[in-house]
Amino acid sequence: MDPTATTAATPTAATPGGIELEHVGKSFDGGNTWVVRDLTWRVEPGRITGLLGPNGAGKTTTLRMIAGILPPDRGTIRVGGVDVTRQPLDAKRRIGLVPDAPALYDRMTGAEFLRFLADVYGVPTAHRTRRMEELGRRLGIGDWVHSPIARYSLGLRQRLLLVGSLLHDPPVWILDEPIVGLDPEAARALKDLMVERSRRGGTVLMTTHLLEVAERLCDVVAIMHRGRLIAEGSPADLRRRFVREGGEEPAARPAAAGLPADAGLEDVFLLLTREPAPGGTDEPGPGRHAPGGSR
Ligand SMILES: Nc1ncnc2c1ncn2[C@@H]1O[C@H](COP(=O)(O)OP(=O)(O)OP(=O)(O)O)[C@@H](O)[C@H]1O
Repeated sequence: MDPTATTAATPTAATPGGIELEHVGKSFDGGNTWVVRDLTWRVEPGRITGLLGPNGAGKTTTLRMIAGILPPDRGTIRVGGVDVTRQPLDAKRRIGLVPDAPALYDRMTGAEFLRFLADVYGVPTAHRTRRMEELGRRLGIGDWVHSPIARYSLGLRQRLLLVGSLLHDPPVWILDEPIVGLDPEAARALKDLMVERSRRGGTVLMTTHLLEVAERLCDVVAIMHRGRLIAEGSPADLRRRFVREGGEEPAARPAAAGLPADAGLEDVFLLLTREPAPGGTDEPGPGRHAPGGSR
């Protein structure tokens, strides 16, 4: 069996809240190079999933396609069983998105921005006020909510986006580098929210370059390299596959030098992404791509 293959189930039945990608491909130059290549992947509800990868691996492109911001050139994406291309509004309602480079309306106050989002998502007035207060308190926005966004610091903008992304209580929460810019207290509040939502059965999908955070926080991590998923599993699983335990070669990679016993996710990540991505062609290959399947 392929050592880096995922144990994730073949995406078939629609999973409430889950995300399914089948043979998804994206090219920005008319098909000469593929930024995301034949990606078949299932993100399960009830877990925090971390999508990791070097700069330019295709993580943000993948999240944007899932969120319906960017159309895939190939393949299908379903969110909670709803096809993102065919039923874009239905799919978007299920998603709370925290983008990496957001455009905020600087002249609005935080409260105006949040009310605007609540309108877009059709959150009832009484409900929105309670959610704004509760989430604002947890993420420490305080009285800033009444100030124009132009005066916000980077971290405060990020807190506002986090609150806005959860106003409609979406089953799927997608976060692109959400911790960047947050101070330790806000970062902790964010992590607590992620854990709570996943324990309640929500789907939480985040990208991060903070591998120590991913190792502690994520139930599952998927490593993307040059548009493909090359490994997926719990951080402990990945360590077990690649770390030399008790003098044994790691079962997963007999040909590779086993990592030392104290190696962590960062070492596994660097080992895997140092090498060329499998199937180094610019054409997306036929058939289902199991992460790491062509290694
Ligand atoms: N709109 C676009 N037009 C052309 N190329 C793009 C566009 N968006 C992304 N790319 C290219 O696609 C590749 C993947 O980019 P993407 O932003 O998905 O990577 P990433 O894994 O999120 O990287 P990072 O960790 O740096 O954020 C990069 O080579 C990038 O330059």
